[in-house]
Amino acid sequence: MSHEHSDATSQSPDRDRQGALAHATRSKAMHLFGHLKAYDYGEVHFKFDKASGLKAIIAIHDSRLGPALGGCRFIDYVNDEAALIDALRLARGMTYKAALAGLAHGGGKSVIVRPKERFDRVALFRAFGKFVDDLGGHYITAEDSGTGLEDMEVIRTVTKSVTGVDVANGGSGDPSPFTALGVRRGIEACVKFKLGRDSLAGVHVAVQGVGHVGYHLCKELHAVGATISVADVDPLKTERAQREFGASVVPLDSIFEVDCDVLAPCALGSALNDTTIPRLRATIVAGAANNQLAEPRHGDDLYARDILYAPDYAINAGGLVNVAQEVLGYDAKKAREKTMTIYDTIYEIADRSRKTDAPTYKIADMMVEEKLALVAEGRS
Ligand SMILES: NC(=O)c1ccc[n+]([C@@H]2O[C@H](COP(=O)([O-])OP(=O)(O)OC[C@H]3O[C@@H](n4cnc5c(N)ncnc54)[C@H](O)[C@@H]3O)[C@@H](O)[C@H]2O)c1
Repeated sequence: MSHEHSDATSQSPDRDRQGALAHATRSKAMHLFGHLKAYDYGEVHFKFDKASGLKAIIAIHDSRLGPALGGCRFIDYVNDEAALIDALRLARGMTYKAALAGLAHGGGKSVIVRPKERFDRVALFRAFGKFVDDLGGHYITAEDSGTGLEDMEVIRTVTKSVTGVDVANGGSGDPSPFTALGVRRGIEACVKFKLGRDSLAGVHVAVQGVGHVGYHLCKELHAVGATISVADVDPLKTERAQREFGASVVPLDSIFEVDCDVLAPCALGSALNDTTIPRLRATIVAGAANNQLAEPRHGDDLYARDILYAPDYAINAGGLVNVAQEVLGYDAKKAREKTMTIYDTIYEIADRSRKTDAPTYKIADMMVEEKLALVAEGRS
């Protein structure tokens, strides 16, 4: 009896511990799959490599159109959950961007949690490359925040499933000129649709942010005779745009109030929000920045004000088109031709928006969902 009792008492706390652990594990698992459900997944792969300290996540949102393509982020995350959510969110965006650009790719994204302790960058990226390779071509990686050409070159030593490698090794180089070309084509489509004009000559475009893409966009616009205003936190960049393209420089916050035809946000996300939208004088918003709408409802606000908004992931896909060409065997001419078709995509979005009386950001999503549904039915 005493033995039974002792058994019972020794088991009881153990059972409690296991129960608590099971509960915690269960609730974690619920949480994990809750995130996957919220983002419509898909599959997620995790890797911990003890030797290099690699902690990486590869999120594959959708691969119905082809292997998932998307960059690898290498940044600090407050915790693992934040890293997972970032990967899920970004990979989902890649599905939409690739599908709308007509690419035979699904959406993927990877994140490497930046180690807190000292680490060997080459060993870390080699381990990551092996992780990518283990997926057998199901996911193709590329540069993103915190990663660069050298990292892609390391990854290339262990897998073929990588893009953004050195031009000397068949890489596609800087994506920014292609992104800018696509934005220029998108602006042309908007100007044709909204203003009935076939050319950008004399059309006034206010460019917020003249970094990599903004600079090349100004170059494109200048070449076709547009009038340009620019704002950037870096005066050297605005001075360069002024010098090379005759751009007028305006104070940072005034860019939203420029009396122009087109506002082209090419800086950070959330440029279109409750504060900026009421101040807009442009009738078109078409730029390169990702996540331009602070919230989806801001797309409704623009629509209600009769401002034609070119959905960000539709107009800024030129860089992705260029990288996707690298997967096939890099050919700049083909990448350029494909990027030029962004005109048709943006025009179709504007047209359907008018015909169905729905904001453009919803039309773009709808067009992607239609494409994916066709593949699901085996009709594409
Ligand atoms: N590089 C690409 O090919 C590519 C592709 C798709 C989307 N995008 C998106 O386009 C945007 C620009 O990309 P990038 O590669 O040119 O980045 P970048 O960092 O080279 O340029 C951004 C520029 O914006 C400026 N800036 C920052 N805050 C500003 C503010 N408040 N007002 C005015 N200017 C400000 C910066 O000084 C910088 O010059 C980003 O949102 C990026 O995610 C880029």
